[in-house]
Order: sequence, then structure tokens, then C-alpha cells
Amino acid sequence: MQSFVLGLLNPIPTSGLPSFAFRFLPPNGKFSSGVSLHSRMNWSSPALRTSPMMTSSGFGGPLTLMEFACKGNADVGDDLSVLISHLQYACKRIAALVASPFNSELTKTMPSAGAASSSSSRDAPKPLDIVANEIILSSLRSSGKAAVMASEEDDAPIWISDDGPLVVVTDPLDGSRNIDASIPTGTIFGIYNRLQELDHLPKDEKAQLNALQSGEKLVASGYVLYSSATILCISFGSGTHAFTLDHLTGEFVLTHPHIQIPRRGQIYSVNDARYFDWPEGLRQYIDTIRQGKGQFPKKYSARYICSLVADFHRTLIYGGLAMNPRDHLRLVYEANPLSFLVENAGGRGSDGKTRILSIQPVELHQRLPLFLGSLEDMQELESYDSVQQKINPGYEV
Ligand SMILES: O=P(O)(O)OC[C@H]1O[C@](O)(COP(=O)(O)O)[C@@H](O)[C@@H]1O
Repeated sequence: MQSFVLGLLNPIPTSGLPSFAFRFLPPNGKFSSGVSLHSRMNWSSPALRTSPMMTSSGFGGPLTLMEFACKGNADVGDDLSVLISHLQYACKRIAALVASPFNSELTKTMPSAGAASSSSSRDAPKPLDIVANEIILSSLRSSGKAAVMASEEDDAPIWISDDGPLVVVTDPLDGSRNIDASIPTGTIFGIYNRLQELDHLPKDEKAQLNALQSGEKLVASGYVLYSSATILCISFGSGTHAFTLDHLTGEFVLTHPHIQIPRRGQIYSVNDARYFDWPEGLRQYIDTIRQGKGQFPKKYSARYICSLVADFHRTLIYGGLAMNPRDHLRLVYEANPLSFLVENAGGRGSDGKTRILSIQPVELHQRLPLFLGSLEDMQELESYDSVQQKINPGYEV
């Protein structure tokens, strides 16, 4: 088992790999692998035909994430491009890990390991969370572009390098408590510029303050959904775009450019079992939309996976609302990155009263109610007086 874990953290040996496998190499490795399967595919077939924005200017295949970031589509600058290339590589490794037939031992809970944010047993980190955390940390270290990583898995932010221009906040593997049932999981990340005016402070202090920047200062955020497809969704501040991992080539390719969340959806996503702990306003709102008596005269449907990235991704694509009304999800590395993505897609992220991105974080693992979704659905929800669940009776499942 130990060698399996170490193998995941160590560099991949390159000898004897098939040509397409070289696409999995780290960005500072050898990407040029001669003729790949990717270049041999017939991209003119109707099934693979895409809009002009989805094709690269080069050989006519679909636009890859790194082409998108580097070649004028987003043109995010060298530092951010390099960091993203390392981060996406880390997420490919996590994707392989969560789908591996050998991960069952890794999914067993380690009650004695130090949970970052809570001592309750449901928050006890699992080895898979820890391995995902290590994979991301090691990718950020090797990028040379990260000053700080602040993670759900660590009590405090880690200072990586004085020279790193960027700060990364992350939940490395959300939803992992459901992984034994192969339910989708996800990585969430947000990226800020390093605050140079804090450079003179001690490392711990400047790491903390850099990680507690307001969501309005995000320069990019994203998630990777590990599901039937592995999808990396990202915003650099102008639009939200999703890329699907092509297992033939090992590349994330642009499949959902400029996602616009519908102004109205017909789906609400919440843990309904908590109905009797909800405040009156939230009960009334859900009762109303269920019956088709709200501002949108259609009966809403319920969907709830209980895996934040999966519930959010569906909401982004189909519209509606993804909610967790109790103080449970984390502002810094869950609510802020997802709010940045939904706003860049034309939607809204709020705690039920206040726009998430305008809330100043005061501690790394701060929790809050979270509502994300279509603009008109969110406005209707927020018109109800009380939607934040104040009691939190320690649910065990
Ligand atoms: O138990 P609830 O309130 O339905 O919360 C479920 C949410 O908690 C999460 O599992 C995250 O919480 P954990 O970090 O404690 O696993 C999300 O993936 C999910 O959306």
C-alpha cells in the first residue's frame, strides 16, 4: 500500500510509455511525443465537430486547456499559465487515484489524523484526502509560482516560496466520504496574487493574511469534477469555461466555452431531510417552488448528490439552485471559488443575505450557509426573510 501511495507522489517514469501517455507528463517534461493518437483522430467527423472557439489554431483538433490559457483566448500571463499547467496535472493524478481499483484501502477513515477544521468524526480526514492534498502541494512546489497553499486538510496555510507570485486556496478532494459508493468527488481551487506589501512579515503571518483575501480579489478559480467524465471548469475573470479530460490524449479539451447558467432553472438541490431544522422562510420557499406556485409557474424537481462539486456542476449546466443552508461549507476554499465561477457564468452566490465574494474572511476554515445558482432563482430565494439554518444538531450521515 505504501509503495502505491509513493508511486502516486513520485514522478512518472517515462521509458516505455505509449506516445499518448506523454501527454500526462508534467508541464516541464516532454510533451512533444511524435505522432499522438490525438493528432490521428478524425476531428472533422460530425461527432467531434465544434465551434471555432473550441478548436486550436494549430492542427485543428479541439482547444486544450493550456492552449486556451496561453494563446490569446484567455491570455492569463506566464505565471498563472505555468501554475495552471501544474495544477491540471495534479488533478489528472487525483482522477486516476479516485478511479483506481487499488484505492479501497485509502478510503478507510483515519480517526487519529489531525482534522483541520473540526474534531467531529464525520470530518475526520481520509487517506485519499491526504494523498490528494500532497499531490496538489507537490505540484505547486514544482511550479515555482506559488507563495502559499491554504487547504482544507491543513490547520494553517503553508508558505511555499518567497518568489511565488500566486496564492492557492483549495479543497483537494471534496465529497470523499461518499467515495466507497463511487459517488462523484471534486477538487476546488482559488488563485490570488501574493500581497507584496506583506512580504516583510513572518512567514506564518503573511501566509495567513494572503490566504484570507476577499473573494473579490480572486484572479482565477475552478473545480475538477471526477465523475463519468473528468471535467475541469475554470474562470480567469471573464467567462466560465469547462474542459473535459480526453483519456486518449491525456488533455483537458474545451467542451463548454462561455457557460451561461440559465436565468431560471427548475431544479433545487438541498438535503431535504433537514426540513424540520430549517427556518420558516426556507420551508416556505421550498414548499412554494415544489408546488409551482413561485415566480416561475412550474413545479421544481429535487436533485441532491451530497457532493458539492457535482451538485454545483449540474446547477451550472441546468440552472436552479444548489444550497446548503446550515453553517457547514467553507468560505475560503469552497464558497468563494464556486461563487466566482457562478458569477462569471451570470449567476449568483450568496449566504442567503449577502453576496459571498463581498464577505471578508476572518479565519481559514470559516463556515457559512451557501446558496449558488441562477440569478432569478437566487433573487426569489433571497426575498424570503429567513433562509439560513441557525441550528445545526450534529448530523451523523
Ligand atoms: O451534510 P450536508 O449538510 O448535506 O452537507 C453535504 C456537503 O458536505 C460536503 O460533503 C462537504 O463536507 P465535508 O468536507 O465534511 O465532507 C459537500 O460535498 C456536501 O455538499
